[in-house]
Amino acid sequence: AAFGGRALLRQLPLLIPLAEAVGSCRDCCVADFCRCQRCECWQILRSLGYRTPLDVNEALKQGVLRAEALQWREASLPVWHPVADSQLEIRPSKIAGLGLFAAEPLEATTLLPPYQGLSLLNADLNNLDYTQDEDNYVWCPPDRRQSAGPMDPSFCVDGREVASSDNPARFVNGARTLEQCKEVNLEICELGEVAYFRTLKAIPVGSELLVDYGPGYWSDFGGCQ
Ligand SMILES: C[S@@+](CC[C@H](N)C(=O)[O-])C[C@H]1O[C@@H](n2cnc3c(N)ncnc32)[C@H](O)[C@@H]1O
Repeated sequence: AAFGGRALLRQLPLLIPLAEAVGSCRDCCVADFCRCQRCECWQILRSLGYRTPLDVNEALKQGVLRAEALQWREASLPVWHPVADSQLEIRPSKIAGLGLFAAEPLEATTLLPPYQGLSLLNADLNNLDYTQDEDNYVWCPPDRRQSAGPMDPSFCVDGREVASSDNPARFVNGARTLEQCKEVNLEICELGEVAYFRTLKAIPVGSELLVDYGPGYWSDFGGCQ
C-alpha cells in the first residue's frame, strides 16, 4: 500500500467544503487550496497571478523531486505558512521507528516541506511490489481528470531513500488505530501534484506529528474516516 497512491492512495478529503459545493473552483482555491479536492488550484492560482511553487513536472530533476527545486518557500498564496526548519525535529517515536516532532510550537495551518522522493510512473507501480503496508513510502495524488469515480494515481513519489532531514514529511507516522486517530494533527494538502503536510491545529512543542494515511494504506486498518 502507498499513502495516497494505488494502495496508499492518498488521503482523501474529509469534507467537501461549502465553497466548492456551491461556488466555483476559483473561489475555493483563493479561500484555501487545501480544501478544494477536485479543483486544479495550482493552475487557477497561477493564472490569477499568485506566486505558486513550481509543479511536479517543472521541479523534477533526474527523476527526483526535491523541495528546493519547487521554490515552495518563495511562494505567496492564501493560507501559505511555511514552517521554519528549526520548528521540526526527527527523532525516535513511540509509535514506529523515527517520527517527526514539533521542536517549537506550531500554529494551525503551518505548512511542512513537500514530500520528496523518486518519481514513479504508473508503469513502475505496476512492476514493483508496492502492496505491502510496512515500510511503504510512496505518495500518490489522485487523478483529477477523473472528476467522478475512483481516483487513480497520476504521479507518485517514493520517499524511502530521500531520508535526510530536509525531507521531514517522509518521517511522519500515520494513525493505525482509532486511538491514534484521536492524535492526528496533520492533513495532506496537494498542490501541483505535490503533497504538503499541514497542521490541523496549534501543536505544542514536543508533540509527534501524525497524519491519517487514508483508507488504502494499511491492510489491517481502514483509516480514520
Ligand atoms: C512514511 S514512513 C514513517 C517513518 C518511519 N517511522 C521511519 O522510521 O522511517 C511509514 C512507515 O512507518 C511505519 N509506521 C508509520 N505509522 C505507524 C503506526 N501507526 N504503526 C506502526 N507502524 C507505523 C510503517 O512501517 C510505515 O510503512
